[in-house]
Amino acid sequence: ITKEQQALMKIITDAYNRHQIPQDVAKKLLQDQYSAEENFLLLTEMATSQVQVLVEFTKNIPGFLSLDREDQIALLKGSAVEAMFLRSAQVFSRKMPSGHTEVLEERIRKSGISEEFITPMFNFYKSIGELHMVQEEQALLTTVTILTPDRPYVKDQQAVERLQETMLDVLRKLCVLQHPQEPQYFARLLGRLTELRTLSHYHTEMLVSWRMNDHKFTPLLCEIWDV
Ligand SMILES: Nc1ccc(C(=O)O[C@H]2C[C@H]3CC[C@@H]2C3)cc1
Repeated sequence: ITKEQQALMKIITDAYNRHQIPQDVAKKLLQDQYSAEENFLLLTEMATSQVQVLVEFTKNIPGFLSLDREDQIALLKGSAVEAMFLRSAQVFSRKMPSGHTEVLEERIRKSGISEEFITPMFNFYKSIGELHMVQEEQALLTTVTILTPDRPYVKDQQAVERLQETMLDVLRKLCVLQHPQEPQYFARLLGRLTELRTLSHYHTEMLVSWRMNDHKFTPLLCEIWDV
């Protein structure tokens, strides 16, 4: 890993750690009661704050703000679900004080999300947890997801591809350093991104079914997911 790659990794990891979910949202998970409506409202608040955190984090990705403005929006809208699931998987599998995880799992299960979506979601959380990613890998994997060139409406895909390749190069080297006994670790990480794309299809159905039952979203969620 070169000096500039180390600098790049530090910027991204610091930004990733700086923009965390506000503690008050995490605290509420334990307090409020357990009705399906209450759980849904909590998830709405959680998803909204995760999108806010995503936007702030993305602005700190070196080179992102020099992309075409409309492409920046297209990348954010195109990656929001995947970035959110990556972050909630990481929060879920590690950051949560013990006991919180069970409460959060219970609330998610009792919030009007259909069972067919719950299973793949928790399988994904488990598969991320099993990777035992270090925080630099988490931050870089999220960055690679955001910088996916073939999102809808991206005009200058080359520019995004160049940025993504830079990040992939750092991530690949980091994986070799962090997991010397597992040469295929980098490939496993990228395999998770494929699993993420499947989840985001389920997520769209989840949003539609919530909307059909007249559940309220926040303006930010409506805007980022065109609902
Ligand atoms: N009004 C909404 C409430 C929650 C979501 C959402 O994506 O929730 C995410 C947070 C975690 C639980 C379900 C997913 C992962 C979207 C719209």
